[in-house]
Amino acid sequence: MTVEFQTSLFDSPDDLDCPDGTGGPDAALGPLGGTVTRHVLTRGAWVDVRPGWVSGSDELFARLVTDVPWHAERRVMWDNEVAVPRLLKFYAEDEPLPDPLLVEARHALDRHYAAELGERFRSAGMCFYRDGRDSVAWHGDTIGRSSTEDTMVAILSLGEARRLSLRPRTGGESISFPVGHGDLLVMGGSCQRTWEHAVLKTARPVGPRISIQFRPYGVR
Ligand SMILES: O=C(O)CCC(=O)C(=O)O
Ligand SMILES: [Fe+2]
Repeated sequence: MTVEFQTSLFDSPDDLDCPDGTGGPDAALGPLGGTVTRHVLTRGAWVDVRPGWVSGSDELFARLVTDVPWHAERRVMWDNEVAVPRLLKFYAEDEPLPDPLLVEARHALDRHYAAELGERFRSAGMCFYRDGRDSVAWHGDTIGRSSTEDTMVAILSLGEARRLSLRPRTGGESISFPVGHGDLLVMGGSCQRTWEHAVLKTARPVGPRISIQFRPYGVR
C-alpha cells in the first residue's frame, strides 16, 4: 500500500542543525537514566514518560512512512465488517526491524528496564494514524501473558502529537498523556489488565503520527 504523505517537519528548529554537513539531520537517542518520570496509577499500574527521547527524527518518520509495508485491516463488529481506523504492521519476535534506530531504541529499553522487567523487549507493533479520524479504541494489550502477568509496553511516538488516554477498568476518571514527536511512554506493572488505554479521535486538524510499541515475548 502506498501512503500519501506530505513532507512536514515536526522537529523543533534546534534539532535541525547539521554541523557535520553529512546531508541532513538524523535521529539520535537521548539517555534514559535520570530522564524518565514515573506516574504511579492505582492497582499496581504505572506509566513512565520521557519526552523528546529521540531527536532529529523527521527523516526517520519519513523513512518509516515509505518503508514500512503498512496495511489496512477490517474487523467484524456487531455483525458488520468495519475498517480498522489506522494502518498497521506487526514485527514479530526476531523479524528484522525497518530501521537501525529502532534496533538501537530497543537495546536502550532493554538496558534501562533489564532489572525491573527481567526479560527483553522482542516484538514491535506499529500503527500509522493518518489524521485525527484515525484512533485506537479503549483496550488493554491483553492477548497473551499480559492478561495475567505484570509486564511492560514501551511506545515510541513520532510525528503529530496525540494524547494517550488511560482509564481504570473498575471505572473512574480517565487521564491522558501527550505523546509527541520523539517521546517515549512506557505502560508498566498491571497497566494492561487493570487499566485500559486509547488514542481517541480528534476533530482538530492533525497530521500523521506513527506509534511503535515494543513488547516482550508473548505479550500483545
Ligand atoms: O498509538 C499508540 O501509541 C497506542 C497503540 C496501542 O495501544 C496498541 O496498538 O495496542
Ligand atoms: Fe494498546
